Amino acid sequence: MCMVSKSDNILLIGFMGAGKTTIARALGKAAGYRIIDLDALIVERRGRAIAEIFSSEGEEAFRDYESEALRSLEPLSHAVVATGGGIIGRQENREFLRSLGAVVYLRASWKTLSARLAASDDRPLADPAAGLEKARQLWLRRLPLYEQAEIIIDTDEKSPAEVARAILQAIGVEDV
Ligand SMILES: Nc1ncnc2c1ncn2[C@@H]1O[C@H](COP(=O)(O)OP(=O)(O)O)[C@@H](O)[C@H]1O
Ligand SMILES: O=C(O)C1=C[C@@H](OP(=O)(O)O)[C@@H](O)[C@H](O)C1
Ligand SMILES: [Mg+2]
Repeated sequence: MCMVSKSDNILLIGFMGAGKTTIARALGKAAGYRIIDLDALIVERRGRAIAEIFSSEGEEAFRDYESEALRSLEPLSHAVVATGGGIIGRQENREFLRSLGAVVYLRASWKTLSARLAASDDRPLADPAAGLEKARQLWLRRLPLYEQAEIIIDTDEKSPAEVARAILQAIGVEDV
């Protein structure tokens, strides 16, 4: 088991719709961690929605903002961070995440992910109006990168509270 002290950080990774934003909130509240959502931080700092950044500046600009937002978190303590699904695309980000604390991959099946993505229209790389095949290909390409995480939690059959509990158990923090 990987033992992480309570003062360390938890970094949530996984594909769009896996529950990173939701679980960060549940975990933060349950365990008293500071809750940080990188997408929300980018939106706040840029003053525009993610979809607007993609459409007016392009994906590379968004990736630069994302890497910048990640780096700006340091020093960080006792926090749970919800990343965006594409953060693992850059090796520098993967290394930086590892340096911050326990990297936790929220794993979900394509069935679960696609049902969630079909019900939302605010993700430029998973637009249900255009069909989700491109998103499925992206998911397949990213899987090996997500699987580099030190902790993997299967989430399909779990409620957000159950996922939060499973994370605490996996990192060796007493349930609270
Ligand atoms: N464990 C879960 N069980 C049921 N629904 C979930 C679970 N985790 C997330 N959801 C739902 O799935 C959708 C996507 O979750 P979200 O937290 O935005 O994912 P992400 O940040 O990984 O893209 C939301 O509607 C959320 O309520
Ligand atoms: O996977 C991706 O490339 C993205 C995931 C999104 O975050 P969520 O994973 O929280 O949906 C957001 O960062 C942006 O739309 C790009
Ligand atoms: Mg999110």
